[in-house]
Amino acid sequence: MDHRSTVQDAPPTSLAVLEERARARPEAFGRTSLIVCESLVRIYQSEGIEVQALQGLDLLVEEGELVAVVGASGSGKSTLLSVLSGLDVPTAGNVRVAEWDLMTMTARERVEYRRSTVGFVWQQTARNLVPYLTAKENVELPMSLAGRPRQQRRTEAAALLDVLGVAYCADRRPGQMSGGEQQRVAIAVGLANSPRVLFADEPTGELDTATSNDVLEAMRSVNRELGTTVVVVTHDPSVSDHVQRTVEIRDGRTSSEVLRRTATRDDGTEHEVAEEFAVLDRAGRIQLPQEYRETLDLVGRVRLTLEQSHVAVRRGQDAAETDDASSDAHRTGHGRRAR
Ligand SMILES: Nc1ncnc2c1ncn2[C@@H]1O[C@H](COP(=O)(O)OP(=O)(O)OP(=O)(O)O)[C@@H](O)[C@H]1O
Repeated sequence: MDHRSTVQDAPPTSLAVLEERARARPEAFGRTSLIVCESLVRIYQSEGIEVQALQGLDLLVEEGELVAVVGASGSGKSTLLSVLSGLDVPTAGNVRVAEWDLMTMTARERVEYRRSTVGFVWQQTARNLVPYLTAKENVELPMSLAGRPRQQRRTEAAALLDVLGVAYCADRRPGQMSGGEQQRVAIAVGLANSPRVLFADEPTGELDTATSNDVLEAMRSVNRELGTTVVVVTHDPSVSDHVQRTVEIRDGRTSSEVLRRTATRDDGTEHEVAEEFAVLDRAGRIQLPQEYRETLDLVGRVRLTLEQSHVAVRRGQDAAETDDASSDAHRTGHGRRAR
């Protein structure tokens, strides 16, 4: 279809044109997602110095997903989790969890959100469990705060401890349990009031590798058996072995994702495949991995060219490459310096 003639022929304000434009408008970002972070910015002021902990972060999580958020120390993981758990408000952007708009919530709504919609597991076991209560009393505590009847509390606390594989710890206090057992009981506490999302901040940070694996597998079974959406924040890259999707944050933005799926070989046997993707944000930006930049000495201005099936990024400085890039640009009709 000749686009120019359509535009010229149509009366600019006709109802038909407006209706067509409205139909063609893309759906709102993350309209059907359970968690939506759009261009999130969080700036801290510390002793007169500004720290940009989140720098325009975009993230969507669908209902029922099990997602790990990884990143180096200082990349902004804990800041993101503080925002999502309703403890902190971003400087700019949009953030929604289920029907809650976390930018505009009142203090009272914040309390209700934290009680009804989200559960937490923190790195420090002391923050998760009351030391003088048994495992089952710890799980029942948030249920009684929510005003649930005694018998129901008992039955559901026992069922949760069972799903987490720590039913045998029901009558033990935290001091009588191992670190891994305490974290699994902490997951049960986080799930006590059937939240839509369970957030875990470095839940395996104080555990050895074998125990960490048990705790991550416990999160996986919670996700599978109870259908709870789970977001685990960690600096441990091995977490991606346990989840379908790992999002990496770099410099306060989502930079790459690893997706795992089960593939079938020609002989019919199944195997796990992990694929890494760079994330293109809403403004069209991607982060080039540091090793790519270093290997090709990409600094400052670079050349972007649109090829038949991909976009190429080259050094902008060399005359030879400049010639190459211009001929590519002529071939495809595009070619520009990246800003
Ligand atoms: N309350 C605060 N005041 C000032 N700066 C802060 C504050 N909280 C975090 N920051 C800074 O924001 C940046 C991101 O911190 P954040 O704790 O979110 O990173 P992280 O990825 O969770 O790191 P870690 O893995 O070490 O916990 C860091 O530079 C940090 O120093």
